[in-house]
Amino acid sequence: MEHAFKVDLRGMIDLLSNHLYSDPSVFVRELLQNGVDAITARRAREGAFEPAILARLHRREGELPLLEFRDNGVGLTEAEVHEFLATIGRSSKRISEARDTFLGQFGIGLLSCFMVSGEIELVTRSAAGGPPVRWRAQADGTYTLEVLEDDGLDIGTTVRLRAREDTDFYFEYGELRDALANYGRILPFPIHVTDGEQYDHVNAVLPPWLAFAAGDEGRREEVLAYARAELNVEALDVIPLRGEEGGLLGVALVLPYATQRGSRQWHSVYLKRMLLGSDLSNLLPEWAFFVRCLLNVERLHPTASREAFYEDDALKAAREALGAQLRGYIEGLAARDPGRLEALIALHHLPIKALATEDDDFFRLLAHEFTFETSTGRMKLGEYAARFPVLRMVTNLDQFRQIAQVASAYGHSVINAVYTYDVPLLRKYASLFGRELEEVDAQTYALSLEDVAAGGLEDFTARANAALATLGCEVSVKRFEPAELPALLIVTNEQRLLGDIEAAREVADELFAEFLDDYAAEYELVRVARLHLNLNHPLVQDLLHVRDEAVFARLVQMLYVQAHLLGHHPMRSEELALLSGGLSDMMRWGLRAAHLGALN
Ligand SMILES: Nc1ncnc2c1ncn2[C@@H]1O[C@H](COP(=O)(O)OP(=O)(O)OP(=O)(O)O)[C@@H](O)[C@H]1O
Repeated sequence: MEHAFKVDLRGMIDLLSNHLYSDPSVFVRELLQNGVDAITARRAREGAFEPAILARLHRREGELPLLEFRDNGVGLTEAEVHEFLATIGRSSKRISEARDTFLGQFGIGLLSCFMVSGEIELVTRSAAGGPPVRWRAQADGTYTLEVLEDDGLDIGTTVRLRAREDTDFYFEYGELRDALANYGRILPFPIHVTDGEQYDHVNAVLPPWLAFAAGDEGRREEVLAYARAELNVEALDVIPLRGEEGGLLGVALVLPYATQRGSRQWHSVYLKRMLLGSDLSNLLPEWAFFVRCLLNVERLHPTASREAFYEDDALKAAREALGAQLRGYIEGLAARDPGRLEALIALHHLPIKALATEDDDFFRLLAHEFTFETSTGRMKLGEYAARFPVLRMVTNLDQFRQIAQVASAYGHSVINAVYTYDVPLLRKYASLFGRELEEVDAQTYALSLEDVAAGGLEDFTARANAALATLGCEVSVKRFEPAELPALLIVTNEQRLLGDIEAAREVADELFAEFLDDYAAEYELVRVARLHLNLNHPLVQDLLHVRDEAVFARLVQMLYVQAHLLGHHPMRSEELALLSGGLSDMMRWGLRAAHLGALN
């Protein structure tokens, strides 16, 4: 046996009116939408006429406020009231041939009025003829319908809502005016509001971005001024957005501050010129977080709450079209205004890089533009790749500093890849553009320096090692470029850590010092740092001939300290003591030499 569903009307109305929409103020939107649709329907039927929408507030002492919302649209006959108004889920618009021209389609919007009022009263007169009727609906799902005297009432519909104690707020003049302006700012029919004393035509002036988007590019400054005054956005630029897909028309304002990826962006999205909402992030590609959009769409499908779009093919196509235009803007910048593009990337670099690591197309677009610090200066990746066949990266800042000193002398340039996303970006670059990527570290890099044949230098090396014995540093003699660099100190990560621990130990209290000692013990085995003396340097060549052991030791120690400083290694107390002792000796020797010179 077949049974029909039963519907608990009270529950249904409660569900639709109180739980579908996120905010009671949407009743203004639903009223406005019905008024606009009714005018559209009357136009289709009669041709041109003077459309009008008026919201009139009555606020009297001792009474709850009353709103009368009037449109001079197509109206409803008695039969249509039963069929469309009083049948939940039935909409005249969905069954109309011109359904695409209407804003509504679900047949539930009017129920949102129950969020702010216990009763909906609607007086209407149809353009199709017949007497006017009054429909009064209660939130418990009952209604009455009364046929009125034909006393010359104009064609159109008036909805009357009386506020409840708790919804008074939505019936304040300023509140109502702002809500109407918010939803109806770009609607093509005049919308008026009054409370008897105050009066506003809320959409008297069209915002300039519409005309700009439609091709009037001369209004760019006006759009920027509008963004500043109305949206509080000091936009860096404005990008027109147009597209057949969905019938898109609007602008993207380039934000002047860095945004977090994934952070919700506020956009104003209008559907058939009526504001749909501001949290419509699914209309834009995920990476479009650096813009704020003002956008009208004609042919996308809203959800029943009208607070989002359906995720369908039309939305996908529109999103792609918008993405293509934002990409186009970035490409255009790269070609005609690289300075601006650089500033854009610098401002939004973290989210842009984050996205580039995941999205190959976006990466391709910007790959050559990413700027890195290299041992040959700050450089765009594209420029680096054009100059150096192998991408050499260092992932540790200390190592970068050590290698940077010698790399360029060998015609190399190393990329400082120590910041977030650097390594994945370089990997992607290498794989997408077929380049060799090599991770270098200071130790292996030092191995490539040319070893000097040990013959005859063992004694020299042993004496130099003795001079640095207390410092945990071994000496080797090599030849390398640049010849102006007398010595290169290479310290591995563990050794650096040990250095840091020792530096901390010197200022630590007893308990903490003990802890640091234990910690340091684990690294005892790798204590040796390496000082590479450069035999290409005249000073090192002269050093081979110094016989005075005290002078020899001092000179080696000073080379060590100098290499320490050049490599940006932290100075421990040992190095500081060497520096000060060494300087005193140098001064003493200098003075003595000067003195001897004077005597001669
Ligand atoms: N101001 C009006 N003038 C003429 N007809 C109206 C008016 N308001 C409502 N109606 C009729 O009542 C029906 C139901 O309206 P309701 O607002 O509940 O839903 P809808 O506008 O059809 O769809 P949606 O739920 O998407 O808003 C409409 O389809 C229309 O036929």
